[in-house]
Amino acid sequence: MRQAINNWQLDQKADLSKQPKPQYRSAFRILGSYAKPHRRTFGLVFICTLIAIAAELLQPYLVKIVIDDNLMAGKNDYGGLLAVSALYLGLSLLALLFTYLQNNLLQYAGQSIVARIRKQLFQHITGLSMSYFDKTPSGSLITYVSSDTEALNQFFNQVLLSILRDGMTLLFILFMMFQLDAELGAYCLILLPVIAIIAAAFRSFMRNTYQMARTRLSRLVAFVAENLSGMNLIQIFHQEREQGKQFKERNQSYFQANIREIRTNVLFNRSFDILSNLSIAFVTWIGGRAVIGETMEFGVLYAFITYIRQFFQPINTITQQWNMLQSATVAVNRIWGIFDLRPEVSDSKEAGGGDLPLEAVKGSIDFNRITFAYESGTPVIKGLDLHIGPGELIGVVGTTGAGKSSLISLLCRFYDVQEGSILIDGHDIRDLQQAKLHRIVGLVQQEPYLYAGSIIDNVRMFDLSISREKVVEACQFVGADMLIRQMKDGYDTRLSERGSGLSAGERQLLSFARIIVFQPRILILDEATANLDSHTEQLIQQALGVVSEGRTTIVIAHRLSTIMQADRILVMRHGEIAEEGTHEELIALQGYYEELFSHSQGQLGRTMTL
Ligand SMILES: Nc1ncnc2c1ncn2[C@@H]1O[C@H](COP(=O)(O)OP(=O)(O)OP(=O)(O)O)[C@@H](O)[C@H]1O
Repeated sequence: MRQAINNWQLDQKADLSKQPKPQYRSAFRILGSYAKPHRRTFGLVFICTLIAIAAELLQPYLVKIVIDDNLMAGKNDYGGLLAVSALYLGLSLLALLFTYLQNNLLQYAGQSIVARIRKQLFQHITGLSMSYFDKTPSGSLITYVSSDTEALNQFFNQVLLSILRDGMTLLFILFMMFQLDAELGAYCLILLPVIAIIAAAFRSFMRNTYQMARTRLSRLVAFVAENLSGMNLIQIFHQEREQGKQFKERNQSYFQANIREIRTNVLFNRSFDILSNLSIAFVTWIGGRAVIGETMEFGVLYAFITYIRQFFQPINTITQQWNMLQSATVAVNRIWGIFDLRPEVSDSKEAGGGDLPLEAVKGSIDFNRITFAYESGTPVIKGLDLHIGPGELIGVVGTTGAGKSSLISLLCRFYDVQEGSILIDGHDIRDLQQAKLHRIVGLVQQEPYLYAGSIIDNVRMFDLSISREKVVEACQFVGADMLIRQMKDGYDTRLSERGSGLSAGERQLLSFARIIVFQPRILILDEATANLDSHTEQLIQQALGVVSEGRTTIVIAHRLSTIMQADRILVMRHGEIAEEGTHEELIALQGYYEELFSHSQGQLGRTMTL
């Protein structure tokens, strides 16, 4: 929950309106390297486009031949007419076939590239250190993985297609115009600077409206994502109305940006239509006079007018793609900004731990005068010195914010210490491969995370090398077997995301079974029994008694009853160990622990009286 609120606050602070400047060269170089393996496909796409465009643009020329060489020449050749009509139809079918092929090939290559980038991005993000997730709003991460890769998708779907197809169409039309009548073609060339001026004038306006719409959409998505993850908080604090109001504001501002974008587009399209009609009128006037003066054939004028009609469409489409090209470039730059991030915690080159085979781990832990701060200057753990023997059961208690969970995060190497070192069996954990470390140290947290999938897969964490029998055994061990068997599909019952169909206690039982399956040498329970009812807690306590046998176990608990049997209890305060000893020793000490204990006894008494 704290993470959700943290993310929500970060999202609020994040200035989404600040769009990075697109860097076209690097973006194209990157996309080029991804496109390289598909160069044969792109070659085929080029050939298909060429054939499709040629087939399409030869059609007006065929009509010109019929008009000038048959009808106007007074031949009235029915056979010739039929042959040209058949050829016209044939060209249409050819254009259709090759457009289809071109589209499919380009989509296939484009989609493969985007799917590859999306997969690599997700893998890269999951490999980043916890400190990155502390600082990055989850809304931004969703944007990277969904919207930015979607922008790349559109690049291949629309931008590249348009540049290829419309660019080639434009060149082909110009060629045909000059073939038909060089003088009239030259007149039409005068139009190009006018078109360029209009397009340039609209470009920055369209870019602004487009970016505004995108920014507002990102805000809306981030807002919805955070609201969904913190829904229970919203309902508990009856914030539905307030959140609804905020949503309405964001929704309205996105609506307005969309309307503005649509208006700009309509204005741009209509300007082009006017320019197109003006050109047709101009060509009709000049060409018509030439036809009357018999310096031009009628068919040439017909073909010319048809080409000039088709001339504006590709220019319009290419200009429209500008925004998409820009946002794809920004997306590529942003995605590669993430790829450039190196995890703060990473396996060192020498990391191997080959000399620490899993089976030989005894489980001693040494925290050697460690200091750690999430934000430099404000250490949450200060010069802590703690040595835990193999197989010891350690209980950790302390005030809220004392640094208990941080200590565990350091042992799991979610973060690295700034001073001192942490050793397992004498090996600095920074010299161990993280994968190995996480097989040695097993962590059960207060909020167990379950994935969308079957119960069996959740317990064995999708590791198919772990047999069904082993999973069932682990579930029997923690007392979850009965419960699972009562479910509709037993062990194959599918859980929804985060296991939301189960109670907190049931989710916790499954996460206990998960830990048992993986048999870590060091077991950590961070407030793991806080959500359980007393019956389930008893089940877990019994299981824990057996699991912790011969295994180093650290139990963080607010409820003292959970850790009273520990070999040693640590009392933490302000990032330091304030008291240390067995339950009896600490009671005799008459310190903070004794105070906590008397308090809990008092509460127990009161509960019993009630
Ligand atoms: N990701 C984080 N980024 C910045 N500060 C953090 C982060 N996590 C914890 N802290 C801060 O570090 C300090 C120690 O937190 P920690 O969670 O270790 O305490 P704790 O003893 O486990 O508390 P609790 O019993 O409430 O779980 C607190 O002041 C907390 O606000």
